[in-house]
Amino acid sequence: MKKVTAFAPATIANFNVGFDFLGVALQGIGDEVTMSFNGTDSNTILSIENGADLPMEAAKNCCSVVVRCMQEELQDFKGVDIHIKKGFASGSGLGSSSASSAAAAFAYNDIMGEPFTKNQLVYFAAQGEKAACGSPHVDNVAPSIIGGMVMQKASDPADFISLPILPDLYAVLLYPQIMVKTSDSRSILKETMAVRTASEQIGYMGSFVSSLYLQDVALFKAAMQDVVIEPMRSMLIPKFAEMKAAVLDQGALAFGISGSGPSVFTVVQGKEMTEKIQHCHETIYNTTDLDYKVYISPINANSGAIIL
Ligand SMILES: Nc1ncnc2c1ncn2[C@@H]1O[C@H](COP(=O)(O)OP(=O)(O)OP(=O)(O)O)[C@@H](O)[C@H]1O
Ligand SMILES: N[C@@H](CCO)C(=O)O
Repeated sequence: MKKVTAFAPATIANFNVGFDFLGVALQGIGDEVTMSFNGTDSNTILSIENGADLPMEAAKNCCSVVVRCMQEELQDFKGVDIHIKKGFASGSGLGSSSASSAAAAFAYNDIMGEPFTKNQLVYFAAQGEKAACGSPHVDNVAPSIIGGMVMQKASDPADFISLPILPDLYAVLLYPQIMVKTSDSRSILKETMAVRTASEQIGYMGSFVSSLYLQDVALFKAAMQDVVIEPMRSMLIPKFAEMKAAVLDQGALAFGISGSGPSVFTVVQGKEMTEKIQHCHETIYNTTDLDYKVYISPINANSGAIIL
């Protein structure tokens, strides 16, 4: 019986400048989804390793939701048994439901003989995101499937641009072990903003994209600002302002909220900087009674979903 396992990485969505349309894949952190045909026309979640609190019902788990959407599109309902191995916590801000959704889309596409393109897989994986938090945003699933730094160019039909990346970039992530559900973190966002603020943020986004094509590190650093979302969400994250000031003082290129939080990310150039930043985060969080985890990952193009 054919069995397929796919790995899809964790991601940093928004990346300060691109709320809901920009994201970056991480390396070595992610979910594995294994599936095999079960001879029926329904899909079953058989086990979830490291995710005891996640739904086993096919209608609620984002892996089976994604598979069902793909079956409907194909009008071919070959059911699968699904095993999920979670590599990091749900509600962390690192795209947990998205890594599962992306791995499920990748695995089902493989077991069915690759009927879909990567762009189509992003669309199906986004239906898993919709099941998880009510919104089919693609800024986690697109980089998780495609790899590297991915910007959404159009939504209907979905299309993406893989952006160039500056050399030798690393992300240092601090995950304070508090639960911030994406749906809650979205519900606090105001629906409207001042034209002046919109204009400022568009300027940062334009400068950011220019910095990548020009390979201009100073411009990248100046551009990595979030004047729209950070002011509304940063109060959900203990010690946010203190960490931001400390890592920028240490020479980091950028600091911000990973996706909907509570994880935060720092971008540095050069591996030697990562230890310094990790120490900086730990020094600040050791003054609290919160548990936390630190993840370090290169940011480069070779980081999308794969069949294991
Ligand atoms: N396979 C799955 N993996 C993770 N979460 C899942 C899965 N299937 C369903 N869910 C549900 O998705 C919701 C988690 O979504 P939420 O977007 O809040 O967190 P998240 O995906 O970890 O996002 P982020 O990491 O970006 O904060 C939970 O209600 C969880 O039960
Ligand atoms: N762009 C989404 C990502 C959620 O992981 C948000 O910020 O709500």
